[in-house]
Amino acid sequence: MSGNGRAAWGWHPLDSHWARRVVAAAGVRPGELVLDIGAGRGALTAPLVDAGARVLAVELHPGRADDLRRRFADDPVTVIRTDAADLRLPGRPFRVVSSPPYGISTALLKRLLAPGSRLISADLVVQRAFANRWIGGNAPGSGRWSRHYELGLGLRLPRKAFTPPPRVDSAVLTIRRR
Ligand SMILES: C[S@@+](CC[C@H](N)C(=O)[O-])C[C@H]1O[C@@H](n2cnc3c(N)ncnc32)[C@H](O)[C@@H]1O
Repeated sequence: MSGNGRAAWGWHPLDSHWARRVVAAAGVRPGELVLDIGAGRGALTAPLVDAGARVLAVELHPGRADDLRRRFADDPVTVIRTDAADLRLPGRPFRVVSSPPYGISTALLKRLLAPGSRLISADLVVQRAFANRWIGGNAPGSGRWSRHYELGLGLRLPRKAFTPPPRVDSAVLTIRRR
């Protein structure tokens, strides 16, 4: 990751109304461990805290990671400033609710679905075309994980759900352990 420009950092924060809808649909229960990968300034982190989750907020941008630490200093939120690609996934069951930068979506999914993953569920805001590819049976490695996980299409998000709006439509890709 290089540069500080908007494109380089994939900066399309979710509006709070839509962030709350994404979290509500994820069905997070109090006390559960939830990863918010590419947490930005906490659009999803805040409703996750309200739902009673213990949140691991992963953010590469130094200023945003500092903002997260300040904003959630009194909440059960651990901020990790790292590249999502270097993140060691928890060794205990966890959920993911995240609006990651589109550029890392494939790598992230492959890691979450890899053998040995303790993932229970994921709700990922991704490009709609990307979600359709993964649920359409053409997903990379589906032979390996499809026995354990079911992928589906959740909320459709209009472009105006983000500020600034991205150039493509988005949707929530849902992953549920069978
Ligand atoms: C699409 S924004 C979403 C921000 C926030 N989740 C929201 O919904 O408002 C993606 C976030 O991922 C961060 N990011 C970009 N590349 C990353 C990486 N490789 N690892 C972790 N975070 C990254 C960006 O700095 C940005 O804050």
